[in-house]
Amino acid sequence: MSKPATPVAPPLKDELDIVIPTIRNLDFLEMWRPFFQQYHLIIVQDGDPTKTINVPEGFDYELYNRNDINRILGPKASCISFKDSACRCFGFLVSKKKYIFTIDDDCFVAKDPSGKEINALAQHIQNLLTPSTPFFFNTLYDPYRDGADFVRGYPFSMREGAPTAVSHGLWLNIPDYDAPTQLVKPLERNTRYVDAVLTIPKGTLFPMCGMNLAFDRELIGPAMYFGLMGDGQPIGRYDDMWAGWCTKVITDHLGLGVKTGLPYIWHSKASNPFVNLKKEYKGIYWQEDIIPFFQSVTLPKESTTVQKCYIELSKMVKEKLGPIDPYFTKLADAMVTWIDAWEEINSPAQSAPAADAKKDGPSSKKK
Ligand SMILES: O=c1ccn([C@@H]2O[C@H](COP(=O)(O)OP(=O)(O)O[C@H]3O[C@@H](CO)[C@H](O)[C@H]3O)[C@@H](O)[C@H]2O)c(=O)[nH]1
Ligand SMILES: [Mn+2]
Repeated sequence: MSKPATPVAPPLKDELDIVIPTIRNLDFLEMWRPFFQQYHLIIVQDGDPTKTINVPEGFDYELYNRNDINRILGPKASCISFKDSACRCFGFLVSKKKYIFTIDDDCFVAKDPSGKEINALAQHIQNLLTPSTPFFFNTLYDPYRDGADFVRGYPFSMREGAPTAVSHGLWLNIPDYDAPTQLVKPLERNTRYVDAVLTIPKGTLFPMCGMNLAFDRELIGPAMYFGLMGDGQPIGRYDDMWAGWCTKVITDHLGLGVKTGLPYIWHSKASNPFVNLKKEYKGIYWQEDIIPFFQSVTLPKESTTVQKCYIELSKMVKEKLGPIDPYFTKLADAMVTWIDAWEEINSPAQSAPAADAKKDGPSSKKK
């Protein structure tokens, strides 16, 4: 069985959008300019829509604030979080590209051990364009990488691998720790550069962080709903986790792969652990029930699309997690609203109201 050669990843500049949630000016883009300038940016401005967000010159972008979200989605805007980075999923909704890369505005270009600047976007593209190995673990890590291969005993019938849906990157400097860990280890910095990309095995969940993440929007986009957080919600900093758990059970069901590891970014800002604790604390004990729920999920074989899987999942969330707290009933409903919004914005015969609203486009853009 011939193994696909490791392609030199093409830039995909017309097939990928970069989605940035922000409450700040986007000066961080200056450091990314060599890697990002040829790509279209979708900036989701959170918080006060009257605030002006400065985007450095020379970038091609569209910027949406809360007024735009409300105008475009109408009542369905209720599923998009406000005053939380979860708002980024609006960018996933309105993009028209096959691939998405999302990054936080306090994430900068990191250097590998040789001192070379890491083109995180190119590595994500490489991860997404090469297969995953969710069904049988390759002990020499990514077999599709130059200088590596499948090891002895790896079934040849499985060496084609599976399509890769998600590429989960990591962080040097400030690691993505929860608040209790941040409080106990305030000075800990991640200095360990591990030169590896791993497929997360089928049947295994993982804590997906949204700050350095890429995915194939056509393969898994509708599952990338960053759950209801922020203003008016009892929980925060679990938006990306929720999306990751929903995504993983669906990629497992559909035979798709999720990778984690390279690329690294340099995470520069430690958010306030006390503020984070207030956001996270319910999640810290709720997740002791949430994880067994996701581990028990079996999706019907008739669920052959991400949308169908997601709707089935929302029913299970309402039934199994609803008794824990009314929040999960609200979240299950928001999951359905998200899919309705996805269909409205992305279906070929876009409904009139959405088409009109979209026609007005974002608050600001630069071509
Ligand atoms: O209300 C808000 C707050 C922030 N943003 C934007 O979202 C990202 C992340 O903001 P920040 O870096 O301040 O948050 P972190 O504590 O580092 O957490 C992020 O990292 C992950 C969890 O560890 C997850 O991605 C985030 O929770 C920035 O771009 C802010 O500008 C916002 O849109 N709304
Ligand atoms: Mn941050």
